[in-house]
Amino acid sequence: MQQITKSLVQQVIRPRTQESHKGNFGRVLTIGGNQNFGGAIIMSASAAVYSGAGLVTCATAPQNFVSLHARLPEAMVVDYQDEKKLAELIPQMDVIVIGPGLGTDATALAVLKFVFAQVRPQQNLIIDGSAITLVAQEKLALPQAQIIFTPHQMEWQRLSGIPVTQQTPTKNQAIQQKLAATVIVKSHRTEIYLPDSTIMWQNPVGSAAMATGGMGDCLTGILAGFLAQFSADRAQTILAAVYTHSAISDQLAQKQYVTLPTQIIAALPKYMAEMAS
Ligand SMILES: NC(=O)C1=CN([C@@H]2O[C@H](COP(=O)(O)OP(=O)(O)OC[C@H]3O[C@@H](n4cnc5c(N)ncnc54)[C@H](OP(=O)(O)O)[C@@H]3O)[C@@H](O)[C@H]2O)[C@@H](O)CC1
Ligand SMILES: Nc1ncnc2c1ncn2[C@@H]1O[C@H](COP(=O)(O)OP(=O)(O)O)[C@@H](O)[C@H]1O
Ligand SMILES: [Mg+2]
Repeated sequence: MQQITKSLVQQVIRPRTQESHKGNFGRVLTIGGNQNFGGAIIMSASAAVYSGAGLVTCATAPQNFVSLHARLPEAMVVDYQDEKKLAELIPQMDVIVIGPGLGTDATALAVLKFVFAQVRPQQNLIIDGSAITLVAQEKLALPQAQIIFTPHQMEWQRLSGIPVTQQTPTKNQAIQQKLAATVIVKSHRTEIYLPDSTIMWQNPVGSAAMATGGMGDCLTGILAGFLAQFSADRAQTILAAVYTHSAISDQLAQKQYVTLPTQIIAALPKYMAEMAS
């Protein structure tokens, strides 16, 4: 298993050309956040904005509109049940995140199925949280897209059928290859399985200071922001996002017992400037 390195991150996060504008840094759509889990999609959208995505739109339950606007005025917002608007928006996107706080009820399933029907083959589709659980439960066929699954170990058990205690790299990779997608199995030492590569990667950074609700939601936004804007090799960009999430926590954990997702989000611009210099 190969370890992700800081120098790989430094190759991905490059200084911006001075003539650039927001259109050069990609469009992201984050979809999720039911009436109980609004925080999850707010953190995902925030991480996309703070990691530098050019334009971020959040499709969520209307109950979250006010809090989302108050916390993150940079993001645009749309009702995730408004199929007409979603059908207009989806084709414009470079990266779509679906799942943080989506829930697993009938509304969630309808939103997920609609997005699967609309997504285009060249688009990045990050499938997280409840959306992974729904794909597994409902045995949904995957759409043609550049899919990245971000399961924690129990979500991976649901999707792969491999019990948490038996999730070895060899078994994980066999299922990942059947899925023909990127799979990021999150744990204390997160593992990344990439399509078109037999090399398995491990994230060497991060700690138990990250063991707090919303931490995976935050990762989805960093992945989206990185994929939206960086021109490095796609696999390297994904690995750099995973490393960055945990490396920021490690910096904060020098002085903090726990590192909150919102604190990692706030620290993204400074960490990225350090990497780009
Ligand atoms: N602020 C918000 O709005 C937040 C909203 N959120 C949203 O909630 C939705 C549900 O997501 P979820 O992860 O909370 O629940 P679920 O899928 O049932 O998994 C938990 C089960 O798995 C088990 N488990 C085993 N290994 C594990 C591991 N390595 N890491 C983690 N769990 C592990 C674990 O075991 P136990 O804790 O019992 O030991 C438990 O039995 C999802 O959409 C998410 O985005 C959250 O992000 C929180 C903040
Ligand atoms: N002990 C730990 N050491 C390192 N990283 C951790 C640890 N606990 C959690 N994490 C990281 O925090 C994130 C948790 O993701 P997830 O369980 O999906 O959270 P949530 O759904 O609450 O947002 C993952 O990126 C995981 O690697
Ligand atoms: Mg999660």
